[in-house]
Amino acid sequence: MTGRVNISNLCFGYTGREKDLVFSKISFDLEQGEVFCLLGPNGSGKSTLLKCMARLLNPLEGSVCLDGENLNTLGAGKIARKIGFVPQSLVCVFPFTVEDIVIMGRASRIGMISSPSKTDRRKAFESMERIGISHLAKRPCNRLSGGEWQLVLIARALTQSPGVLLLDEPTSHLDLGNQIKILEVVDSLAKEGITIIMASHFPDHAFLNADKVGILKDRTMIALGDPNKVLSEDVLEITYGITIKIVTIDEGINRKICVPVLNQKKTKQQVKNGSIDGLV
Ligand SMILES: Nc1ncnc2c1ncn2[C@@H]1O[C@H](COP(=O)(O)OP(=O)(O)OP(=O)(O)O)[C@@H](O)[C@H]1O
Repeated sequence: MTGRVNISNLCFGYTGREKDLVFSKISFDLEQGEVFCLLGPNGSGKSTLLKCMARLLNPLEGSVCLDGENLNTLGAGKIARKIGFVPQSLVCVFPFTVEDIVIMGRASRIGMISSPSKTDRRKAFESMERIGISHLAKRPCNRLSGGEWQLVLIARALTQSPGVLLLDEPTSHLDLGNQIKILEVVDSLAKEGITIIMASHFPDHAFLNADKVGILKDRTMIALGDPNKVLSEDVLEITYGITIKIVTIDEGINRKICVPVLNQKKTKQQVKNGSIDGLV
């Protein structure tokens, strides 16, 4: 398994009607171990695109290929062994323990009538350690905070040992320390060769650790490529409809950060005037 991803002309709508398409003609390629940051305003289709990539939704057109294999040709078990998916939210009404939930990440590798093996339990324990939640192992999952639950879902996906990991806003419920911890885990997983696709509301995340960024808006990928080349102040303004300054922090950090500016909205005409670098 190499974790190579090829998305070609992907098109999806919940009703199947042309006028209701969430997106169409989405194409991009990722090499093994690349981190792709998916940005876009609320409702632009980021979660929907991730669900199409995980085959939880069937694209109307186009293909998702992993390591050259079209997901259409693979069964659910094989897809689950290749792709880990951490959804934005998931409700669990039954009080499984955290340990049980994390071991469920091994489901595609455990036989229908078998119990988890020593390896399955060790993998689950290692994931909990890595995410820093082993102290929650015996806690019922319906008695967790939103952030703790998010960490459990990430640990569950790691236990799967996937080649590709899809993360839908993985830091949305986390305190600053845990946000950075998860971004560091993303970084180290990518270095181990896992390909990561991460939806986010923070363009800073693209500067922090993404090899590629894509901006989904108006049913299409309006920008795609190296964050340092693609993410300009104009592109961010078109994306979010507000003024955002990009500032470079030196002092040993040497990284760009995004600073929203209050009450400085440009008119649409001002934005339209002149061509904008970075837009597809
Ligand atoms: N199950 C569904 N049935 C019908 N429409 C849906 C469904 N889920 C989402 N949508 C619609 O599809 C569009 C894209 O939603 P999606 O959740 O993918 O956006 P998003 O970019 O992830 O949004 P956010 O940033 O707010 O999480 C929205 O218009 C949404 O209302």
